[in-house]
Amino acid sequence: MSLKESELILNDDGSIYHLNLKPQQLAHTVITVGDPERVAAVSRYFDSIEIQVSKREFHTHTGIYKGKRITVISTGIGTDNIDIVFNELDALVNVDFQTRTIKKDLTTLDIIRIGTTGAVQPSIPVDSFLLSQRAIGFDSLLHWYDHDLEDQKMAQDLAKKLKLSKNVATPYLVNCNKELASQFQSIDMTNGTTITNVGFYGPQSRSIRLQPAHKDLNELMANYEFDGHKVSNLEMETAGIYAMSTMLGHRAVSLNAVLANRATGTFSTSPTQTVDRLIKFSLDAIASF
Ligand SMILES: O=P(O)(O)O[C@H]1O[C@H](CO)[C@@H](O)[C@H]1O
Ligand SMILES: O=c1cc[nH]c(=O)[nH]1
Repeated sequence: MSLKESELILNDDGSIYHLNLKPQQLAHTVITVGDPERVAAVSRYFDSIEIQVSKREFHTHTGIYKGKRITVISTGIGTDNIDIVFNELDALVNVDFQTRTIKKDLTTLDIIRIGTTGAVQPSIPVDSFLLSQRAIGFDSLLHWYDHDLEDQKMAQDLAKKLKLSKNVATPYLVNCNKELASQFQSIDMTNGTTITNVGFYGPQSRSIRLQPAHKDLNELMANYEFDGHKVSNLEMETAGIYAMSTMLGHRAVSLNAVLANRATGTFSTSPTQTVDRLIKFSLDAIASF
C-alpha cells in the first residue's frame, strides 16, 4: 500500500521533509550529535565530504573517513526531535520514494550518538567517557508507539523509589545494541545506565530561580541500585534513540562526554577538547569495523 502524501512527506526535490536528504545521500553508518555546530567538528576529520545539507536544527554531512562512508547529523535537543530524525532516517533506507511503499529487504543502520552528559555518581569524573548500556526514558516517546518491548522491571522499580509524581510519564527501559557497543570499549569507558529526561533544568533537578518538583532526584538516583545496575548519568536523547532504533531494527549506541558532575557540583573546564577527544576516538573505532 502506498503511503499518502500527508504521511510520507517529500519536498519538491524528492528529499524527505525535515532532514532535506535524498536516499543516496545517507551512509549506513550514522553519527548523531545534538549541536548543529558539532557536525563540522566531526566532518573536519573526514578525508572527503560528499554532501552538506541543512534545514532547521538538522545539519548533515556525509563523507569518507579512513575508507568508511559516514553520515553525521545533528538532532537538536530532546526526544521530540529524535522521533523526527529516526523516522526520516529509516524512511531514507527502508521506503521506496518512487512507489511510496516499504521495501521488502530492510536495511539496518549503525547509529552512534556522540553527546554530552551530566554524571550523578560522584565517582564518574568530568572529562571522562560513558557508554549508555541501557537508558531509562522519563520522556514519553515510546508510549506513543505500538511496541513489544519487555523487561520494564528496573524502570518500574525506579519510578517507585524516586516517588515520581503521577503527573509525569511512566519511565521505560531500553538497551543499546550490545554488538555495536562492544566496538567502543578500547578506551577507559564507564558503562552505565542513563536517564533521559525532557529538560535540562527542572527535569534534571537544576534550580536557578524555579524550584524543581523533585528536589532530591539526583541524590535518590545516585543511591539507587537494581540487579547490580546503578544510575550513572542524565541527558536528553539516548532513551529515544534506543527506543526508535530497537523498534525500527537499527543498531544504536550512545557515547557521552561527561561535562558535568551533579554530585560534586563541577563542570568541565575544557568541554570542547573533551568532546573532540570523544569524536576522534569514535571515528577511529567506527573506521575499524
Ligand atoms: O551535547 P548533546 O548531544 O546535545 O547532549 C546533551 O546536551 C544537551 C543539553 O545541553 C542535551 O541535548 C543533552 O542530551
Ligand atoms: O548535566 C548535563 C550536561 C549535559 N547534558 C545534559 O543533559 N545534562
